[in-house]
Amino acid sequence: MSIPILEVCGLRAAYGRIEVLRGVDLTVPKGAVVALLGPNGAGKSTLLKVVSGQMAPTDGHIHLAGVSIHDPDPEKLARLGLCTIPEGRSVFPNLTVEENLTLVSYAGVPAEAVLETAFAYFPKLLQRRKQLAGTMSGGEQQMLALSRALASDPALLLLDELSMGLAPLIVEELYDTVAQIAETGVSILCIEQFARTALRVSDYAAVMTGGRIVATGEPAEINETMSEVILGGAA
Ligand SMILES: Nc1ncnc2c1ncn2[C@@H]1O[C@H](COP(=O)(O)OP(=O)(O)OP(=O)(O)O)[C@@H](O)[C@H]1O
Repeated sequence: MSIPILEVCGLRAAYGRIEVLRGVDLTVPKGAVVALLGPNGAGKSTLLKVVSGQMAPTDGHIHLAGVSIHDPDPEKLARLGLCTIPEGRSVFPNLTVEENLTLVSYAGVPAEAVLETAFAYFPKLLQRRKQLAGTMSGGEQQMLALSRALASDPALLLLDELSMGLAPLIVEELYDTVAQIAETGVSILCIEQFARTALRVSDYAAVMTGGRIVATGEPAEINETMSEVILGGAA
């Protein structure tokens, strides 16, 4: 079996005295899509913050691509192929689509190649090439955020609520693209309120409550056993 792209063991983290991650164990196999599900306040976003180096853990281990990460530092994590799309719109609103995509030079990838990939996944962005990102719809902004993430040629993408504030149909479209991205070999860990949509494109799911992973399995198993916890009101 190959080394998992991400392995988290006994991870703990706190906001002040309040412990929010209480011994998280989670594995993302290479090339897999893993949906991280669970009720509000379970600690899902906090887990992504710790794994992406935005928040320090108080205990536990993180291995990324087989490398032990003692002190998660965003730059080192990026060099190992980690890319995060945080909750909310992570584009530069006052720059055009093209500027958003070409502002940073990604590991020597020519700007034209970055644009070509983005427009191949999202032809709508080609039509909007010269438009200010902040004037586009929420769905188009998330397309741009995904395209910017792809420009860094990630090994592991962390997606926090891609669907935030979007209509169900747009969410379905975005996740169709997430599935296409995964087919190219990119591993993906996604938090999603639209649990059924996320499960549709996932290889595995993990359910988190109270700062711990309480179930993991293939989508069908999770669907059957954990439906009350995770599918409650969400589509
Ligand atoms: N910056 C913060 N300071 C203090 N407490 C926080 C902070 N961010 C989150 N929390 C608390 O930590 C707990 C876990 O929050 P987190 O956002 O990780 O959960 P979540 O599973 O992602 O839920 P949601 O879907 O509501 O974002 C919650 O009780 C939340 O109130």
